[in-house]
Amino acid sequence: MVNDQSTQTTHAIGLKAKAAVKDLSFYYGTTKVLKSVNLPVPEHQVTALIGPSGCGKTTLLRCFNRLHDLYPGNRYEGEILLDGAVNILGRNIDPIEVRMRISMVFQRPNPFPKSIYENVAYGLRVRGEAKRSVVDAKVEHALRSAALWDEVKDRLNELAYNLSGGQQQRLCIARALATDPELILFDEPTSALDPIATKNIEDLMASLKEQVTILIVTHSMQQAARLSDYTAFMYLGEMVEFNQTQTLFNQPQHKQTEDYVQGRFG
Ligand SMILES: Nc1ncnc2c1ncn2[C@@H]1O[C@H](COP(=O)(O)OP(=O)(O)OP(=O)(O)O)[C@@H](O)[C@H]1O
Repeated sequence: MVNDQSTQTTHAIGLKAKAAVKDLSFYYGTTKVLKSVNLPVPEHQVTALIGPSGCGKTTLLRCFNRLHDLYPGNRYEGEILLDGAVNILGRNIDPIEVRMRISMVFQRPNPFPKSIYENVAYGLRVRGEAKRSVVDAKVEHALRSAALWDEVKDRLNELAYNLSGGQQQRLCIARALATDPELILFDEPTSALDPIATKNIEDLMASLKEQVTILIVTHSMQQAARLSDYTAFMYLGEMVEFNQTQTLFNQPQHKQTEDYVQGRFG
């Protein structure tokens, strides 16, 4: 359906695309679920992916950090360019390195069965960072950025499972931040949380975009409208429309987008 006009939209308002999806198709085995998708992800902005159940939002999100590589039979066509240069789907690119630059926070908090400290230090250890003072500093910085430090600084050696659901999700965000990623992917990060924990995570995302670029899948149009700068509407594996969030909700260019944002289907 649409478009490289999406790329032009961001260029028109002078924002750099941190990542750009170019003619991306994706297959689970022989089933094609993404169809020539194009999408810019503007740097230091929050971009929301919305659309009815099964339209391919999570599938698209998972392409960004090569999660589909973990299962045989999955196939990508097209490119996702990081900083306009590196195609992260390229065969010569190491998925582990991609996941250091592009980290992910999942729907349900999924801390490892380790201490609070070791959860955050995990990616640093994978990267080979052994110096205690460096790991300490990065763990503290990540926990502060995730607005969790004050709540956990005296219990860093406790098991992460002792934290509340909202705290566990902020811990997962701290874990995602610890390796200094450039882009963080959020897959419905608040769907398992109560309203107060949801608000904490939304406030956190608004503050995080100074350091990182954010791409979030959400089922909630209200959430997309509250916290994203840009929104992309998908339908049946196609990218129907991408625009500034206010424009997409108030002046959609496509009938399908209008019907969806007005709650006529989905
Ligand atoms: N592992 C898989 N193997 C085969 N098909 C899959 C797999 N995962 C998802 N699909 C199919 O791919 C399509 C897109 O699914 P996806 O989960 O990306 O949609 P979604 O928009 O994120 O949906 P939801 O909002 O319900 O989470 C659906 O038809 C789904 O059934």
